[in-house]
Amino acid sequence: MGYFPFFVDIEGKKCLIAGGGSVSYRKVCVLMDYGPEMKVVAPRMVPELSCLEQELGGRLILECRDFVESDLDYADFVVAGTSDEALNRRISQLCKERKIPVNVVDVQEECSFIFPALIKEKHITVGISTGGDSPTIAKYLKHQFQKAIPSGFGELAEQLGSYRDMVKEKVDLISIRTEIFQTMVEEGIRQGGTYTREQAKELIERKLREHEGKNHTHRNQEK
Ligand SMILES: C[C@@]1(CC(=O)O)C2=NC(=C\c3[nH]c(c(CCC(=O)O)c3CC(=O)O)Cc3[nH]c(c(CC(=O)O)c3CCC(=O)O)/C=C3\N/C(=C\2)[C@@H](CCC(=O)O)[C@]3(C)CC(=O)O)/[C@H]1CCC(=O)O
Ligand SMILES: NC(=O)c1ccc[n+]([C@@H]2O[C@H](COP(=O)([O-])OP(=O)(O)OC[C@H]3O[C@@H](n4cnc5c(N)ncnc54)[C@H](O)[C@@H]3O)[C@@H](O)[C@H]2O)c1
Repeated sequence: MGYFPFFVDIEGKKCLIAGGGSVSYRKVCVLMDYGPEMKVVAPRMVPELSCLEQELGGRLILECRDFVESDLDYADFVVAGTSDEALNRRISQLCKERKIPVNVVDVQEECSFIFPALIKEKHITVGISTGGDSPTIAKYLKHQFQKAIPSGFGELAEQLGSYRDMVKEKVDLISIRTEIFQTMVEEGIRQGGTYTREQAKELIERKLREHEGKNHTHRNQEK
């Protein structure tokens, strides 16, 4: 049936990661760009995790010990990536009982959420899943789609995002707003991924004038 891609805000949410090997390190690397607080619990950690702990300050905590059930009290969501399969299964069961979202790395039937292959350009995120059929296809498609996203697109999206309130404030009609946003994107792409606030202001004025002009003609024709 496939998996539905809810896009979830995990900034400031608490992620517990059981296991501190290369697989857990990979998960920490993809998650860290989305701002959660992470705690890794494992008797042995790969050195890369210790480096990241320094880099991320309090956002990544490493605890060198075995997983204990009370670790789940901390967690908004969990990644189980230990080398102990039975433990991973138990963590999955405990999470499901407590309704905590859980990913058991590479064991689909024990996951309540799975990881997609990810493209991230600032706030633009593309997540690709094959519903578990072929992670290799997900990875392949990621490389294809990466080529299709013009560089600087994340920057352009961020700029346009910062004009949204201004457009909503000045323009009441949704149909004109849509036209404005559409034009901003087209011109932003033409200008190589940038659109200034000045240009946005001019565009708003122009579109409002055009609309006013149309209404005027329309009213005259009715007379
Ligand atoms: C996308 C990605 C994200 C990530 O891991 O962050 C991801 N797997 C990736 C790579 C990858 N994983 C595996 C291979 C070896 C080739 C192969 O087996 O096909 C490769 C390819 C490689 O490494 O080149 C092995 C594997 N994976 C799973 C199983 C279990 C099974 O098949 O039952 C087995 C067999 C284990 C065994 O043999 O026992 C299961 C899952 N892997 C998922 C995600 C979820 C489904 C995603 C989807 O819907 O497509 C799911 C269900 C659960 C989860 O882990 O979340 C990441 C690409 C990252 C990137 O490059 O962007
Ligand atoms: N590395 C891969 O590419 C890969 C591919 C497919 C599947 N896997 C599977 O994913 C899992 C993790 O892989 P890895 O390469 O990170 O393994 P790893 O052996 O490097 O790391 C395993 C981690 O689990 C921790 N651990 C063991 N018992 C624990 C416990 N009781 N509580 C907390 N932590 C505990 C270890 O201290 C270690 O940090 C393994 O089950 C592996 O078979 C790995």
